[in-house]
Parts: sequence; C-alpha cells; structure tokens
Amino acid sequence: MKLEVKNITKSFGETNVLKGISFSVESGKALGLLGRNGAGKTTTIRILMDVFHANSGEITLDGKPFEPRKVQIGYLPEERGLYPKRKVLEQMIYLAMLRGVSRKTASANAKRWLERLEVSQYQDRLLETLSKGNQQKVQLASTLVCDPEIVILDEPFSGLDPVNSQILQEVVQEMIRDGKIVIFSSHQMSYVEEFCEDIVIINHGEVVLSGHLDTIKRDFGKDQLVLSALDLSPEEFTDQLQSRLSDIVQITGQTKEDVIVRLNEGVSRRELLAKLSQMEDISIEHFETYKPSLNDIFVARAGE
Ligand SMILES: Nc1ncnc2c1ncn2[C@@H]1O[C@H](COP(=O)(O)OP(=O)(O)OP(=O)(O)O)[C@@H](O)[C@H]1O
Repeated sequence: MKLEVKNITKSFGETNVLKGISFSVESGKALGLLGRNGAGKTTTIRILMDVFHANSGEITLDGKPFEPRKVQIGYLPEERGLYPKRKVLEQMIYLAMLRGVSRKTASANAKRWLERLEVSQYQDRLLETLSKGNQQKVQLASTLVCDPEIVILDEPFSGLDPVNSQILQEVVQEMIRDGKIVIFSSHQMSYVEEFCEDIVIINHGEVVLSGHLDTIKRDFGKDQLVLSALDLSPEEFTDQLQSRLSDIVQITGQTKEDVIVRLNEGVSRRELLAKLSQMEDISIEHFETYKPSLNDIFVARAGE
C-alpha cells in the first residue's frame, strides 16, 4: 500500500496553517513527520483522519481517494483520548467494536496487546488508577487493538521510562516488519532516526525538507569536515582556521573536541589537507567527513 498526501492546504479563518504539504509513505516503512511546535503536524494528521477537511489537495491510497473509514487506522493522538473512569479491557473492547471488530477478536487482540506491553495485570482497573506511563501503554494497546494497516503515532514515547521505551521500540519495529504503514511524529529525534527511513520536516505549514534520511544526511554533510588539532582547544583552532584559511573554509560549528568546517565552493578536501599540513605549528589530529545527526539537520532547517 502507498499513502500519498498531495499538496494539502488548510486555513483557519485568515490563517494559512498548511500551505501545500506533500509526502508519501509505503507499507513496511515508517515516515518521520517532523516540525517545530505549531508547524502543522497535528493538523496534517487530523486531515488524514478526516477530522478536518483540507481546503485543497488530495490524499490517495494506492492511487485512489483515501477513505479513512474504509481502512483500519490506529491513531495514537498527542492528547490521549481514553475514558479515565472506565475499566481498561472493557473500554479497549468497546473502542475496537466501534471500529467494526467483533467482540471475540477485540477481546483476544486487547488481551494480547496488554500482555505484550506488560500491563495485563491492570485490565480490570479503572484507567485513572494507573500510573501515567502505564496509561500511555494502554493507549498504545488501544491504538493497535483493531489490527490497523496504517499506524499514526504522535509522541508515543512521552512519559515512558527507558525499559518501557525499549518495549515500545520493539513493538514499532515489529509493526514495520509486519508491513504496516507507520507515520511517526515526534520531537525526539533519536527515535525518529531509529525507525524512519524517510522524513518530512514541516515549517510554518510548508515542507522544508523531505526524502530518504540517509541521502539527506549525506547531502547535508557533503563538503563539511570535522577537524581537530593536537594541543589546541576547538576555540583556539577555530581562531587559527579563521585567520589563516578563511579563503578555503567557513566555520560551521564546534563541539567539545572538534571544529566543523565547510569547504568554500571549488575547494577540494585534498587542498584543505595540503594547506593544513603546510601549517608547521599545527598537528592535525582529526580529519573526517561530518556526519550530521537528525537533530543538527532539524535545527538547521526548522530553526529561524
Ligand atoms: N482548530 C483550530 N483552529 C484554529 N487554529 C488552529 C486549530 N488547530 C490548529 N490551529 C493552528 O494551526 C497551527 C498548527 O497547529 P498544529 O497543532 O498542527 O501544530 P503541530 O505541528 O502539531 O504542533 P505541536 O508540535 O506543538 O503539537 C497552529 O498555529 C495552531 O494554533
């Protein structure tokens, strides 16, 4: 299956919140839907879920108009939506039945997911009596109870301890292996890097970057190098580079140990290396291609 979002726009009153959002995601893959607070991620998801109508654009599934009610979708919204005063298992079965699953299957699926997420001991408790993390796991179990083909997870890791995060990571990996379409929205970039082959970054309602994460990283790191020099702090080395090599490199960043530079247009790595080795008072310790993290890319593309 292939889900395609094509040039979606949405306004609330005078405010254009989405200004032409496009992306696609296929079965067995996870797409990271990223953006700063207020960028338009939830609005996009709500349009996918048919909570809002787009002003223009279209959404297709395998080339045909997407009808969310005709496909099983598991949506874990950021603002969680279960009933605090109802029992865990009872409400999971109820919610699955609302989505057309038989009572027997709903009950079996609910028990299986509660077990898998290690919260089956709470199945007969009122939801509000569970800890925040355990409520979160019940939410996730409820998302999966209808055996969805499309899974949309909005900040699924918030409030989970490291052990529970690990369990959830395994579940997400399993869903990808099982051929689900996964849309994963999170501000926690390390999880996005873990699961998502492709990403789309939205900023002020526009896609500012999208594509295959490995390719994006390669392109972003292209022409950038990580350098350090023996017996010089990154600050001292930065000063040296700025005063002596500013015709061939620009400083783009600094870490605790290294300086990150970008080659000026037309300058090769070989040229830089030659210039550095001619500097007799400096011994180069570290010279390698810059490998940006998704966090670096996000800050560069979605930062003001
Ligand atoms: N029902 C609504 N009426 C008016 N404006 C809205 C409505 N829903 C969202 N907005 C506005 O649309 C913009 C995008 O909001 P949205 O919730 O999609 O952002 P987001 O990327 O999900 O942010 P966050 O990371 O904070 O959850 C915001 O400026 C928000 O105020």
